[in-house]
Amino acid sequence: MKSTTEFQQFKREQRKIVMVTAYDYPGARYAEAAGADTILVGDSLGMVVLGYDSTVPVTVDDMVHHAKAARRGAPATCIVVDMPFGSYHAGLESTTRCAVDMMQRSGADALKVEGAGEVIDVIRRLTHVGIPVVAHLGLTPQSAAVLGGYKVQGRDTAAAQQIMNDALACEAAGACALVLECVPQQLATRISAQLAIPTIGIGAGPGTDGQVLVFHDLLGYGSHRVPKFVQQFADIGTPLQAGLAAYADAVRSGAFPAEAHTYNIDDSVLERIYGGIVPAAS
Ligand SMILES: Nc1nc(=O)c2c([nH]1)NC[C@@H]1CN(c3ccc(C(=O)N[C@@H](CCC(=O)O)C(=O)O)cc3)CN21
Ligand SMILES: CC(C)C(=O)C(=O)O
Ligand SMILES: [Mg+2]
Repeated sequence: MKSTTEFQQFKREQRKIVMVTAYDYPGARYAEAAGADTILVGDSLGMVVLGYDSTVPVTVDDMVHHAKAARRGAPATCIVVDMPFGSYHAGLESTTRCAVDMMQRSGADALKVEGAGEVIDVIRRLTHVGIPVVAHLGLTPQSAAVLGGYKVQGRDTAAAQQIMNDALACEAAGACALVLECVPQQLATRISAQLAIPTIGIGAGPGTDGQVLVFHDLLGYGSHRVPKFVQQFADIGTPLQAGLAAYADAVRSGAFPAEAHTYNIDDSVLERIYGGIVPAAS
């Protein structure tokens, strides 16, 4: 899909929304060619691409840098970009400026923000400005230090009720879709039934209106620990490692480069320069 207005269309037609993260030109090209409905340039790039152990160090410039590359790779796909840690909490003025800057520089179709509470005002304001906003509830990784780690959310009555109320508030504030991360499937299914906007689950079971997974997790790319909710649909890490090892072997043995990878000069030219003999290094 090209625009976030199609999110609702998909839900009405009960077509599952396929979202996948991508962080660069080739990744986004593969995602678009595979027919993903939408691409998320997630701040998870801090972990799977940049090697940090959380999403906290990721900056607005990091997000814009990767989103621009993803946009070039997927010109015809709706791209959602995460607003990174701290970039939407310093007041509505500063948040608006930051979001406008991200939209103008990155080529994003929508921005995603985590949480409810004061973030409800952010969703309302940005939507009013003309920026489609995807909400994100349940496990909100930018708050992992407050939540006590990457843990399933909404397991007890009060927490489940809170997430349901927050979801309704996100919709009322104008969110165009809602990511539900690491919540019990029964809660995710119930929220999906209550909302008119589509839900996109990650670790939220089969009852959401769509699914999202991290590119590197589903392809076995990288050596990071993978959460329980991930299915690995391919293992690109093994052939990738083997390819690099084969290259190293070939260089060391002299098997690479072969004649086919090599440029030659005409014999007559060689004759004129060197008298036909390449001089030994002095
Ligand atoms: N590679 C990667 N994949 C992701 O899905 C992802 C990121 N990074 N970084 C940002 C957030 C963090 N995420 C995570 C990371 C770990 C767990 C995890 O290990 N969860 C436990 C659940 C523990 C419990 O039962 O409460 C698990 O065993 O899956 C969950 C979500 C999801 N996002
Ligand atoms: C896990 C998804 C929903 C995300 O926010 C990310 O990739 O950053
Ligand atoms: Mg994220």
